[in-house]
Amino acid sequence: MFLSIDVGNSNMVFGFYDPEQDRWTHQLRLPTRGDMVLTWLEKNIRLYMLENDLKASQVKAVGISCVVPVITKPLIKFVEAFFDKPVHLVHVKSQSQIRVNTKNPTEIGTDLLANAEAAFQIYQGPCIIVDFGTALTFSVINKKGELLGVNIVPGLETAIKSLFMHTAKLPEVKLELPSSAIGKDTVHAIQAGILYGFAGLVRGMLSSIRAEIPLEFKVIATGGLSAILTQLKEEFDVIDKELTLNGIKLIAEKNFKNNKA
Ligand SMILES: Nc1ncnc2c1ncn2[C@@H]1O[C@H](COP(=O)(O)OP(=O)(O)O)[C@@H](O)[C@H]1O
Ligand SMILES: CC(C)(COP(=O)(O)O)[C@@H](O)C(=O)NCCC(=O)O
Ligand SMILES: [K+]
Repeated sequence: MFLSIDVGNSNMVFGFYDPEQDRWTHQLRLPTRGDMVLTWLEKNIRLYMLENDLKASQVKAVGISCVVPVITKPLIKFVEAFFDKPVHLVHVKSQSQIRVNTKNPTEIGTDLLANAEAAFQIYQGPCIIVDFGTALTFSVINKKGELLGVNIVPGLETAIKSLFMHTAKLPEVKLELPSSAIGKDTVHAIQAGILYGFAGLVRGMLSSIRAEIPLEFKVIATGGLSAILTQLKEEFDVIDKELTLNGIKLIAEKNFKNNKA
């Protein structure tokens, strides 16, 4: 089995890939905490593996993407001790099919690198990846596999939390699509604003990107909230929630192979 670990700002996902079944058979999702205690992590992983009849010895290699720097080192240390297998941390210098063509390539989130690698290898050709995580990001890749740039917007939950935190009277609402765009009470007003508003934002961003670069882009949506905006179905060629896990695996495997040779 291959283990991909995707540490985002809201969740850490531990994806177990079985090469015989050619799929991610198990995914453990834990909340991301900057003050994470390693004994807590170990307890959760042990329990999950026990419940799912997974053994540490079945994991042959590990790939990690982490966009929360305080977690990176302790996580690698833990994974190395727990699995005792090769570990690759995705970084901008990892060998991959993607070339980052931006001003400061080292700034780029490694989850976005992983997304780009998976999208380019699996779906091929020019693509735009829309990742609905804590942040909502758009990554633009041309047909040569150059990552031309990224847009970053607050994610849907982040926008809802931000309204709640920065106002006296607005409640924290559930992410549910109301039946009409015009809000009839405060909760409805926020839900309509976020869900109809973000659908417009995504359409607008895609159209601005296409206006700047008129390529036949495939649009790939990913991230925890990628299926929430049901109005956007037509805009996406595919919703692939495993894109980041796949990208981490593809990059890690390429780097293990080339380092052995
Ligand atoms: N399987 C899921 N079902 C419903 N909501 C989810 C799921 N996974 C994540 N979410 C929600 O989607 C948001 C973004 O999550 P995620 O894509 O994991 O973000 P990040 O990568 O930034 O940690 C979070 O608010 C999270 O609670
Ligand atoms: C843009 C992100 C915050 C997205 O993280 P996520 O929503 O997956 O938690 C992350 O990729 C990041 O910290 N990037 C660094 C800045 C950049 O990519 O340019
Ligand atoms: K992510």
